[in-house]
Amino acid sequence: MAKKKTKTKSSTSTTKAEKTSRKLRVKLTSQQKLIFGSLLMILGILLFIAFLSFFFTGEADQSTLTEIGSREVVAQNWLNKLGAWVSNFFIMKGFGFASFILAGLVFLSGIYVTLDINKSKLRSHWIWGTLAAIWMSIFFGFFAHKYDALGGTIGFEMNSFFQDYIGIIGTALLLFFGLIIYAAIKFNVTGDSIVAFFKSARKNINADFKNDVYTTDTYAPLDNDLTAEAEDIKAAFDLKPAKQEEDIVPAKPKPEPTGVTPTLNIQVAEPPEDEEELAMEVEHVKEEASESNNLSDKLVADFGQFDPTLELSKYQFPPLDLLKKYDSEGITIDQDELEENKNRIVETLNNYNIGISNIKATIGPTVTLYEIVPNAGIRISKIKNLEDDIALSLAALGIRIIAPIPGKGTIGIEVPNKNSTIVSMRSVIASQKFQKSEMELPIAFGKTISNETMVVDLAKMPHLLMAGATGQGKSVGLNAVLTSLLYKKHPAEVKFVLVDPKKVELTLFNKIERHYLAKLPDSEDAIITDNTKVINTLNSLCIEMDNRYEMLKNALCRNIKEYNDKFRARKLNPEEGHQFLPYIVLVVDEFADLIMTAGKEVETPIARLAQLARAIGIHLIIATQRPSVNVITGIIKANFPARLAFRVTSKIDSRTILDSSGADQLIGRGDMLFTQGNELTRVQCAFVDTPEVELITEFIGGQKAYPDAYLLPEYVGEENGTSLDVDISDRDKLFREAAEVIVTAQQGSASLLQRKLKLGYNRAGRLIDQLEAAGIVGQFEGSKARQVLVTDLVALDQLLANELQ
Ligand SMILES: Nc1ncnc2c1ncn2[C@@H]1O[C@H](COP(=O)(O)OP(=O)(O)OP(=O)(O)O)[C@@H](O)[C@H]1O
Repeated sequence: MAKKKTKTKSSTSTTKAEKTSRKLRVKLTSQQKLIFGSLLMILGILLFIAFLSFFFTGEADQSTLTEIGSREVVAQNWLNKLGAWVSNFFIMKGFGFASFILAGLVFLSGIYVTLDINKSKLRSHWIWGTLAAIWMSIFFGFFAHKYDALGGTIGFEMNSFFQDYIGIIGTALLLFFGLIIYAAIKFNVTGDSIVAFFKSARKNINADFKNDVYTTDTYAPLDNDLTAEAEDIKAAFDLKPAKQEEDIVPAKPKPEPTGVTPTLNIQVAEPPEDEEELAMEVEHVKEEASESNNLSDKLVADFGQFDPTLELSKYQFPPLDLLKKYDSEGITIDQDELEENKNRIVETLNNYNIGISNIKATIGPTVTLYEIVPNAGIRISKIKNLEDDIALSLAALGIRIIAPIPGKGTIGIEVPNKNSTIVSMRSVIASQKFQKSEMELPIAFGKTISNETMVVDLAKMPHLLMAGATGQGKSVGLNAVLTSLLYKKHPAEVKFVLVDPKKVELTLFNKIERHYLAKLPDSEDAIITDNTKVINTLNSLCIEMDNRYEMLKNALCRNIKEYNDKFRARKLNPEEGHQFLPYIVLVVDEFADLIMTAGKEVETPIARLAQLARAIGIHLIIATQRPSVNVITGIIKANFPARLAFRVTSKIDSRTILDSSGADQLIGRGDMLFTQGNELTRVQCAFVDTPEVELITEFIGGQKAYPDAYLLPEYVGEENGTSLDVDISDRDKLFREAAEVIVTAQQGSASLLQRKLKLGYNRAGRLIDQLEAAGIVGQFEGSKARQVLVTDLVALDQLLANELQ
């Protein structure tokens, strides 16, 4: 590769060489150049012979060195006394084996002078040659204790110098590094060029194989034509034997065996090969492009993408072992039961003159699905009407007929198993489907009838409505949802707002308050059990939603994912109020109770959130025992396409929640129907027991946490809003904190207060007015931030202390 490069450079610098030679011509005549040049060449050869001889005769000549002046003394060196002395000088006292490089350089100089070739290139050969000699002598110095002639005195001394300071390994690595520098600078070796080299080598081999097809006769005239030109090139540029030129030739003309003159073939073929090998050309282009890139790319290049999990970088996700394994897991097939049910189904249908051409069973954890294909000409509605009769003949609760099964062309009859198996949370969390899911908010609900783990994305739902009569598995379902998220999402990525009017269902999650929960700034507990606080929290979430929309608007993003991706790519400036936005999942248990006590005050913010919050990452999960129409109003229903129904007591309830019957025929204990707006799927909810949740929350709670729960913006209800009066006693209770924030940041803006103190816009605006009245910030200045009139916190303390006097 290096050789080729030298050649290309030579050809491109022909004009330069001509100019130089013209300059030289002034000083030396052609004869003088020949004489001087050949002298150098001979000198080079003599040095080579002397050096070579030294390795055979050097030892014997050691004694003669002291008497070198005496004519009688005969040295063994092939160049006698002078040879012995010179070789001893260069090899023993100099560079050792690497002295051959010097001989080569002297010889090369002779050629350059004789042929009048570019002097600057010769200079570069000398510099690189000398460096190579030094490197080699240090390298050979390693073996000095055995063959001291290999490294010479220079190699030995430098080696022991390095070894004294950095040891053998250090010296070896230093040498290796030297080799890399040498290769990188001298031969322009880069990672890409190494790859390109191997590629082109492979190509050449392939080409050679193909060229075997061409007979040598075909190229005989070509070779002849070339000989003269190859000789010229060789003479003018370097020492490459003509044979090498010829070696390249047969490989190249292959694509155009006719039509183009052979000479052209070589010249056309050569440059692309060089270009391919010099892959750094491409790299230059890349570098130029990166220079023109913007600040965010530079930041990403320097620091990598923003990592929201960095603050709790040591956070460990709960291990699977915290979840219980159940003995009754795994589906057992009871052949008798299957056969019995099949016979009864066939019999019952036969009683009503419904013939079956085919029947197939799929055994699920709690229910077995019998798929039947009725004989031609049978009305589907006829089978559907026999639901109760089949239930009667099978003597089983919870029979559901799906006629037809969407997309299958069969009729399904779901019959509960006599012995249902528990679907453990462990099995669904451990499933590949969940573990490998790339969803934003993955939830592993349980297992479908075909025993597949059901994993859905809450972010896509985008809200979930859960209903079910008491004791049918709602709380377990909520725990399964929360557990799924805890197993998959880092505390920086998701926050929960938990509303639990029953006060006991979600208390366990208190332990993860500072990791995963969000709360109002002034509230003690993160889990909301008080109905009046729920109103504040929901309104606060509405403020958070508005704030987030404002941030998304400023960032020109359409949803939280785009926004966070942009923030990760450092395209959004935190100084301008941008921050990584975690998803917020609002879980409301016993929604009916809430509606009964707070009515419209709760319904309005819930409806607002349900309508608008999907894009900014706030998702609602609402659970209720009574899915009556006054609880789940039309506006709420319309915004909750994803519904989950546990067993309910009446068909009407089932219709309220699912818009169809079916939930009343479930068998309870986590048996549920799920819909995302289209067909219903029967799922056995994963079972996660209270002790398991306790272990998980303890595990998470025991780890390093954020200083506080995620603070939601403060919502001040109408009745307790702060007055605009600037009287000291009427000041907002966050006045002092706000003043400190403003003075520390030296930036008088309401949005700063909004961000730092998690306030709504109105309250932050009022605080700014009060700060202006207190003389802490200056007047409103349009789009510019207000001037801060207090220089530091000490001055602020003084100012506020003076006010009180
Ligand atoms: N997925 C399930 N697998 C097995 N058993 C379950 C499952 N879900 C619930 N159960 C059983 O049903 C019982 C009641 O469940 P859960 O407490 O979730 O009911 P609920 O609907 O929340 O009742 P309530 O509304 O009164 O709080 C559980 O103690 C458990 O024994």
